[in-house]
Amino acid sequence: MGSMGHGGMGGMRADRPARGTGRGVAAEMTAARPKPKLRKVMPEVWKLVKPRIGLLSASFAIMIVNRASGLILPASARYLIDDVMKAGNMGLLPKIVGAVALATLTQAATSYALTQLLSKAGQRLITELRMQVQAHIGRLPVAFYDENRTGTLVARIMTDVEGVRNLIGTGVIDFFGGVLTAIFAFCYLIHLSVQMTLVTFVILVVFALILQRAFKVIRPIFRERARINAEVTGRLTESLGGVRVVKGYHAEQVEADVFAKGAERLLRNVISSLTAQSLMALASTAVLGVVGALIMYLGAHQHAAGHLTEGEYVTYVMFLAFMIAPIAQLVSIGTQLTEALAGLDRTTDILNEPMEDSDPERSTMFPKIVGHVDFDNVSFEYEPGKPVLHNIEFHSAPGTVTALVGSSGSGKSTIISLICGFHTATSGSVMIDGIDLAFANLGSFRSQLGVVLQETFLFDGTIRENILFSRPHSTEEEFLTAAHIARVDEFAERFPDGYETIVGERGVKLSGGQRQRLSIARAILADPRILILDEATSSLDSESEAMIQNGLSYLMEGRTTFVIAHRLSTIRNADQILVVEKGRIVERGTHAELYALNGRYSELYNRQHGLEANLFLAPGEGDKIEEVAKI
Ligand SMILES: Nc1ncnc2c1ncn2[C@@H]1O[C@H](COP(=O)(O)OP(=O)(O)OP(=O)(O)O)[C@@H](O)[C@H]1O
Repeated sequence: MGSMGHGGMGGMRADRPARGTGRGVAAEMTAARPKPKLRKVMPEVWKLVKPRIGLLSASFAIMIVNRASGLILPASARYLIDDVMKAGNMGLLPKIVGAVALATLTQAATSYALTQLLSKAGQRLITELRMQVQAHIGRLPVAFYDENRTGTLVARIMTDVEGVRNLIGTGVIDFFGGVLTAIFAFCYLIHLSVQMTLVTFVILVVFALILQRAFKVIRPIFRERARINAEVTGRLTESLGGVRVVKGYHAEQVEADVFAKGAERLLRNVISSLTAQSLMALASTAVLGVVGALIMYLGAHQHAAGHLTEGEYVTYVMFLAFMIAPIAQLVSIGTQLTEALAGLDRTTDILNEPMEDSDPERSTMFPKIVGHVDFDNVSFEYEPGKPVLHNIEFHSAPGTVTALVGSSGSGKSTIISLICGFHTATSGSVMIDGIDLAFANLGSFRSQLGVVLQETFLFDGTIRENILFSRPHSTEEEFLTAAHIARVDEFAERFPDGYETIVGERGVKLSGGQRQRLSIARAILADPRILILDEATSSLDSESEAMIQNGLSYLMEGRTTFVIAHRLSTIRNADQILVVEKGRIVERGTHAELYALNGRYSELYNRQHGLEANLFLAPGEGDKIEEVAKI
């Protein structure tokens, strides 16, 4: 139905693939990815680490103190048992107790310092990166949005970035800390008993190899889980957002079935990983049991042979735990780090997507626009080989109204997209005041462009915020004037909170006419030089209609306006009407000229005239109304 109403301009045809930037990333982003290539990610990691090198070095030093002080307690057990308890050297006791107490306090203090330093730095990093990724995504071309689902992009900004914390935060320090403790402990174990250590070591190495294999199985399951999750969440968001359509078609059951399938896929995924995880837990317990039993056996023999004192045995067992724990931890930290690298890899891909204005060719800045718009033999294709517009030629003079009419899918929205610079002509050029839009800085152009769509895009915020959105720094007077001209004041001032009334999901629901008045106020405030209007295909009652017309007439005054027109009044008053069919302009002129031609335009016009008082609908849409009328 509506030409550009589906989810605002950015979301125009989000369901269809588009030409241009973003294609490669889109395909890759949804697929489960292989391990990130270290060579590619490392420079990115370095970029994150470099500004924090001081902090990381300090944390590293603190971590060494922390781990070393953790070893004092098990090391002193040997002296407590052998020298104090057995040999009765009570003079040593205060020293041991003092050393243990001091070491434990040091350990506590350094742990606290580490968390304070690193966790906070990690969180700060996430915030910075999130802001960076969001700002970047916001500046990517519309074609990128055509190719990527909103849910996936949200995941890129919120979830992927979260994982990166592990690279800077405690993850990496824990990793090195674990390695260090294990090496420390291993040396001490060798020092106590070479035989026992070698036996345990062989068992542990074999176990680690098995674990590594198990992780190879589990990791893809985890990756797949993230993918399923994004898909299910994406669909869920869409079906909740489109609840009116779902209910209108009584499709609740269809949606429930789609969701059930997704939820079950998720369940199967979780169950398969749970099986693997519990098998791993079983194996670890079994291995620990075997190692424990072996150590007892060997320890008793060595004690009997006079190679090992009781104290040394106890210390040995404690140190063994100190070696095994970090190894087990390493495995999980390793997974976290891999995930973090994969996340960073995806984040980097997005940050490498060229922004709309980053092309060095887009250097021409627009001065104040006068309002000449020319299509110079413009052809356009979204997908290579499938042309949508053919040799479009027209000129719109400053301050005039150009109405686009034609049947559904004929290319009206595409022409508008080209005027907005959302897409670039495949051949020919779109000129604004003689500047080719393909070489222009889009920021300088769009700051002078205004759009009023039939599906008004309202944020979850106050009426004031929604109007000021186009020019946040306007004065109160400018704001009130715009609200008055668009006749927003008439309804806004009736709410107890006036312009501070929250509209949208959390607040007051506005009628279709009120929403349109709000978006007209927004456009008036923006004071654009070029204006795009997408007229509603549904008729409003005559009172709302009149109010909107007043605001629109003011808004169109003196600006070059393009209307995807549905109101007969707009079409009759337009300076030029372009009749678009199958991507070509088949007729052009004023209403009187075109009507006299007795061609396509008059056919469309006559067909609708008797049907609806002031609506000019595409043939398909008109048919629907006729059918309804018959019922
Ligand atoms: N992002 C896209 N990717 C691929 N093809 C597209 C895309 N957007 C539109 N098209 C195709 O381009 C053609 C013109 O579409 P366009 O939206 O410009 O028509 P329209 O005249 O505005 O139609 P309507 O009045 O129904 O909104 C259609 O055949 C459509 O399928």
